[in-house]
Order: sequence, then structure tokens, then C-alpha cells
Amino acid sequence: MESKCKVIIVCGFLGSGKTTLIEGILKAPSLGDRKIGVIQNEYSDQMGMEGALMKDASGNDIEDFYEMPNGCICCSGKGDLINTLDTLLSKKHLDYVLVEMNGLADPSQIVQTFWVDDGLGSMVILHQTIALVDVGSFGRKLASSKVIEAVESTKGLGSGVYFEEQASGKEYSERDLLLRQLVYADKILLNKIDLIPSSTFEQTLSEVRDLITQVNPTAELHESTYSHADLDFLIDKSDTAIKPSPPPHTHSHDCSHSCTHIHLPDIQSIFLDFGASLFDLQQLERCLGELLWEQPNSMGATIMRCKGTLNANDGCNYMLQGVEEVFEVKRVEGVSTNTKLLFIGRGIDRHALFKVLQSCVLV
Ligand SMILES: Nc1nc2c(ncn2[C@@H]2O[C@H](COP(=O)(O)OP(=O)(O)OP(=O)(O)O)[C@@H](O)[C@H]2O)c(=O)[nH]1
Repeated sequence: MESKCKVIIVCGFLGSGKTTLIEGILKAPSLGDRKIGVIQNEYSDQMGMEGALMKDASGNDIEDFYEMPNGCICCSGKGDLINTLDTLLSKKHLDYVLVEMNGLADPSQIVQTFWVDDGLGSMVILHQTIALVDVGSFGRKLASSKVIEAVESTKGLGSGVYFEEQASGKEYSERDLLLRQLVYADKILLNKIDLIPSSTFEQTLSEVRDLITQVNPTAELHESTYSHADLDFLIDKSDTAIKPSPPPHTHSHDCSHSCTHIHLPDIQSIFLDFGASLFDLQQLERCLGELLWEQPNSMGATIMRCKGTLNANDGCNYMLQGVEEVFEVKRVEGVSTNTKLLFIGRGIDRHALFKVLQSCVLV
């Protein structure tokens, strides 16, 4: 009899390194002949770029990649995720499926789905949940006096009270969401430690470790850069004994009508398609600097995350990756696509943003 497919949920806030983690696992030579599928929950149904960049150790495309666009699998989880798993597993046996949640999703519904759904148990098993934390920004977001308050606000997770809150489609504060993404994790990567200034390195890490341990005392913590960790830690080793108990009652909840797809009240996700336009790279980098280095910027917007693909004046394709004020525009090979950019943040005027970026297009 074939063994069950092991599902690994990958969660974490915007830009914390989830895709980087999955790319690293897929490329790891020590993966051998284990078969892995990927389900990625994107913010926009028009992005569809990260699949093309996912390669195995030999540089081949990943066959079993599936994008669940424009949605929140934490809301439509029971339906969409299960259907997608069905589709993937009906083609062939997979040893693992990595499910990347979007950066604004609360993973608790999905995790609980696996705990309580017997039908699911027959073909797949939840192996573990890995959460990514961008240590520098996590520390900043939860720093100082807010720490106690934030930890207090997670009390009751896993209890009936928490379930009821979710059923009413409750929107979270950014701080709550950050912490909720950690509560169900078996393993937590303290990522981007290269970005912590050396003068505050030890202190920052110790504060973040301390806070995370209060929220989730049983998770295994691992410090990383570019989401790197041994495969043994990431996918092989799993200690089911340390998983928290399922909640006391099974509350089935179809929240497609009541939940917003993004659990933060005022966050916008703006998708811009510039077609085959060619961008002046230097001009674009100047514009991005102006948009990202000061938050809120001169347009009054706070941009938390931006990413996309673009065509440049040198005839090459590039990928934009930005997390808060840090961004890079990196050349990519083997991907031919139009310019599609996604911006997530607060107070963004779509038209004004389009105009600024349009000014970087060659005429
Ligand atoms: N300096 C630094 N950059 C990192 C590290 N890990 C990831 N990045 C970069 O951070 C950016 C975002 O990484 P992703 O892996 O796309 O993050 P994500 O969590 O999948 O992003 P969303 O899906 O948009 O939430 C990329 O430019 C990565 O190269 C790290 O440890 N250090």
C-alpha cells in the first residue's frame, strides 16, 4: 500500500521568505527521488509568475505546481484546497505537498481542517506546519510595550472561544495576525537574520525568541538566512507528539460570504498590468526608491510588499521583489512574461501609482 501524502503547510507574514523556502527545498540535492507537489495561494489571479521560477536541482520546471489564485485558502479551505489536493494526487503519487499560504492568511482553519476531517485523512496527512518570521520586521512590529498586549491577545487560541471569533469573520490587527501565524507551527524559521544590525543582533534575536516561545512554547526554532535549513529539519523530522490538541468541538464554517479575503481591515492589494511595455530600469529603481524608502511615502501610501515581473530596456526579463523598504530588481532567465506588478499596503491610490510607474516606461 502506498504511504499517505504528507502535507506541509508553509505560512508567515508578507515577504517573510515562504517562496524562498519552497524553492530551496525543491532544489536541494538531498531531496533525491522524493516527489513533491506545491500549492501556492496567491493574492491575485493574474500574477502567476512564481511557478515559472520554481525549478528542481537539475534546473527543470516543477511539474506538480498548482496556483490557487486570488483567494484565501483559510476561508475557502475545505473546498478549494481539498479539490486542489485531489487534482494533484489523482495524477500520481506524491510524497509531500507543500502548501504555501498567502502572507495575510491565518492558517488555523486549514490546520484544524486536517485535524477534524476524517475523509481527508485517508489520502493525506498533515505532516507539519512551518512558519517563517522576518526577524527584523517582526521585532519592530511587536517591539516594546505592545509585546505583552500582543501575547495576551492570543490567549484562548485552540479553544471554542477562538473558533466562534473566527466564525464571525473577525478581522485582525497586523500584530494579531503575525502571532496567529505562529500558534499552530511545529517549526519556526527566524529568517533574514542577515538583515539585523550587528549592534543589536543578540538582543533582537533573544527578544524575538522570547516572544515566540510565549506564544508557542513547543515549536522548534531555527535561525536562517534565505530560509535555509537542513531538509532533515524542514521536511523529514516530524514529532507528532508535540502537536497541540484539536479544539473541543468541530465547527464547520463556510465563511466565503462573511470573511474578507484579507484578514487585515485596511490592506489593499493592487495589481497593475503594463503589457509588453519596456521599462527604463534606472528610472524604475529611482521611482521604487521614492515609493518605498519613506513610509508613508509622498503619496501617503505605506507599501508593505511589492513583487512582479518586468520587461526592461535591455531586452531582458527581471523580477521585482520588495518587502517594506528593501527591494531588488533581479534578472531572471527562462521566463518570458509581460510586466505585471503587485503592490500590497495601505492608502495606495491606484491611479497615482500607475502614473508614477508609467513614467518609467520607454516611449
Ligand atoms: N536579505 C534577505 N532577503 C531574504 C531572505 N529570505 C528571503 N529574502 C528575500 O525576501 C524577498 C521575499 O521573499 P519571498 O520568499 O518571496 O517571501 P514570501 O513570504 O514568499 O512573500 P509573499 O508570498 O509575498 O508573502 C525576496 O526578495 C527574497 O529573496 C533572507 O534571509 N535575507
